[in-house]
Amino acid sequence: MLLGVIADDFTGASDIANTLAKGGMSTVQFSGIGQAVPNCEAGVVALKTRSIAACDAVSQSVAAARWLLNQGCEQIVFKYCSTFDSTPQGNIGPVAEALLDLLGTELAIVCPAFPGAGRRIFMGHLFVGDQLLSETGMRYHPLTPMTDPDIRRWLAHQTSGEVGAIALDTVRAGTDALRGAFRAARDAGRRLIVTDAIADEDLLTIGAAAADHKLITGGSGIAQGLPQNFRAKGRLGARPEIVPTVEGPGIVLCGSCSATSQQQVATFAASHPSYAVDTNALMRGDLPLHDVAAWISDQGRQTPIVYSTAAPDTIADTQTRFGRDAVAERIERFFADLARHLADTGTRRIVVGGGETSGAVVEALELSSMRVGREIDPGVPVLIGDRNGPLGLALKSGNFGAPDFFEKALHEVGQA
Ligand SMILES: Nc1ncnc2c1ncn2[C@@H]1O[C@H](COP(=O)(O)OP(=O)(O)OP(=O)(O)O)[C@@H](O)[C@H]1O
Ligand SMILES: O=C(O)[C@@H](O)C(=O)CO
Repeated sequence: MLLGVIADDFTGASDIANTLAKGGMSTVQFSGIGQAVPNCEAGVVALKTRSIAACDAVSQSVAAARWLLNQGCEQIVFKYCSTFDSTPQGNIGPVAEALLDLLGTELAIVCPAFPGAGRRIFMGHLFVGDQLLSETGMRYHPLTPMTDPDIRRWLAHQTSGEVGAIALDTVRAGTDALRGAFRAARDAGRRLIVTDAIADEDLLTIGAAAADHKLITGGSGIAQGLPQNFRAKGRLGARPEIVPTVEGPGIVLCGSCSATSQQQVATFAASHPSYAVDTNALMRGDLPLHDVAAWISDQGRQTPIVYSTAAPDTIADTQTRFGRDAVAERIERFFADLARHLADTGTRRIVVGGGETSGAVVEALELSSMRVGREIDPGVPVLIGDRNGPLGLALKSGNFGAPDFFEKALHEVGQA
């Protein structure tokens, strides 16, 4: 293993695994600290740390970094969301600082940019499409409302040291100028450097300039330039994995309620059997899993979707009645139990919508590692795990994917 990634959620892990695989590295996604596998140049450890207390996120992330270093990794990437999901008391700063200490290095880039998904950083401010982050729906996020688009200021709330910044014109001045700017920031005692990037070319320049950085932090975009650093040194050469074909029944499970997921659910449900989970019945204990499993089995050869996706007022109503965390935990457990039951009774292709939902499903399936196949839509690859034989998955971040994503994903997973 040459490059190790610590990702703060499961869909984010498959997002950056996709970038590295596309860059030509033989890539494996691990669910937490895994067991080493052969033929792996980039190892991505998926954690479920995005919304937990900083001290817990630090200890899990440091343990993951230690494991990756033991596998031989020469560079560590800390992957968080391209919308910098965190609170002022959040854990991105503390985890980044703890990793700097562990790696005995002085400086790390902070760059959540992912231009392919519309996330760009200019003058330290994060944009989604043509809007500042704080003017998008992210300001209403239930756990991590992003009310300030200035990443320098947001990060400063989370760190003890002074946050540095490198503007786009320095990035555009080229690799040598950027290296000089990193040195100057380091000499000024700044450890975390918010670095502008608005296009893939910027991320390639940053990747080249950071070839010898032991720690890099960012979204999946920051990984675009990294495989080339290893290739240039003649370090890449793992033989392409022979990925088994995945054949058999499929299912779509969606626990994401984002606007993008709502549209994707509606598109898929227009031509497939669909089952809307009655979350109030689930909370009351009136929705036995075997009823849902029996309904799925009644659909015969058609591929159904089971979803809890709902509009904000419906969600708010259920949360008021039963409590936000209790509802989230119960729905995640429902999808996790259903996925395990289906995988043990013949289902071979599972497409999941939502990061938390994906984490719960993958953990329930006990897939300690998954090979990364080709890209379905930006940021979402095919994953192949093993449970009773090859199992094909796609884990979709709430905001990712085209309206026909679910149909496309079932097809691509089957073509693995
Ligand atoms: N109808 C519902 N009412 C209340 N909570 C729900 C409902 N449906 C799903 N949830 C919960 O909302 C959360 C959705 O989070 P998840 O991470 O899966 O999706 P997302 O936030 O859209 O995706 P991402 O994190 O990738 O952006 C889960 O904890 C899920 O259990
Ligand atoms: O960076 C992103 O936007 C995604 O990989 C993600 O982490 C969403 O949960």
